[in-house]
Amino acid sequence: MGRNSGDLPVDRTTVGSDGAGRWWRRAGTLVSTRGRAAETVSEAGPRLVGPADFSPVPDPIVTARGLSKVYGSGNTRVRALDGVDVDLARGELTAVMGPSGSGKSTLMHCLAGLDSPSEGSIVVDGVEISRMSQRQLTKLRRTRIGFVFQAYNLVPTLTAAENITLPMDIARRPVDRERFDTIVRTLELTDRLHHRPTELSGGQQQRVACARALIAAPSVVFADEPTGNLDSTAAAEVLGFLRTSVDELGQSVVMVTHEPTAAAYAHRVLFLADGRLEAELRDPDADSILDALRELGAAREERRDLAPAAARR
Ligand SMILES: Nc1ncnc2c1ncn2[C@@H]1O[C@H](COP(=O)(O)OP(=O)(O)OP(=O)(O)O)[C@@H](O)[C@H]1O
Repeated sequence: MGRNSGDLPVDRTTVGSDGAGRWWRRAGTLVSTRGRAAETVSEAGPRLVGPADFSPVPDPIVTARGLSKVYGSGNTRVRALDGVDVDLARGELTAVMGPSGSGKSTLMHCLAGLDSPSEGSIVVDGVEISRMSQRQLTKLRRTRIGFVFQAYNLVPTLTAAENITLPMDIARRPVDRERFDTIVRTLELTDRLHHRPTELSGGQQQRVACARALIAAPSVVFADEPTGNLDSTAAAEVLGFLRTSVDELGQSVVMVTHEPTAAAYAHRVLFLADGRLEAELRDPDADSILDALRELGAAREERRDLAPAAARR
């Protein structure tokens, strides 16, 4: 905290930088300082900060360093991730947001061992995974990682109970009955356990998928647009459960979402753009996330407008 000329407390919040100037949030409005002295006033509520000011994560469950992912070659070459450095906290719900094509799914797939990075390192719960063989990655995904996908991905011929215990059955591990009962009770699935997926609503199917992701007590659960197919009531139930799994079961969850109302369930929101981390927002609410999306979008527009001028110089 600094002081401005009016001696008000100053809360300077970096939201972006293009080398020509920095952007600051001022009473909810983004102000480009362009090398001028920053004019800032105090501000309450969640703070949007750039990567240089990310709050420290003392006990990360997932760490990525210098993470890049390039798809294709020649004319079809796409750099989906471009040098991402990030620590994701243990025992937190982290949301990842960003425009379409910004690299959210690629980041999640690399962190979850579903895809291999072109460069960089990834450590999940103390284990370096970026150079693992496919066989090792398969084992890692079975034992340490839970997944929730937008399309539920339940096995249609199995009952809800059988879908939930599937990861344990595949790994030939015994089901912890107490954990099973706790998860099923919390997700209000007790009277649906003998139904097949087609006999369940979308919300119930996604709650079964959440139970399946959590049954093996994985190090981390990755959820890719988990509420993308749900109405707002069913979405709130699933999101409430993901947050409860963190707060009450000590789970660590990483969720990609486009929805500010969904991201508001998170402890921390990370914003990606063009394969790079742009900013974070801690303890957000839906309004602060909407503000952040607007401000980051405006900053990107401004950067784009500046780019040709910079090239002419
Ligand atoms: N398998 C692939 N082959 C080639 N390019 C890919 C592949 N997967 C992703 N891409 C490209 O990488 C970039 C990032 O894609 P990604 O799916 O990670 O973005 P996203 O932020 O998840 O987008 P959305 O919100 O639309 O799902 C995009 O330009 C995309 O076209």
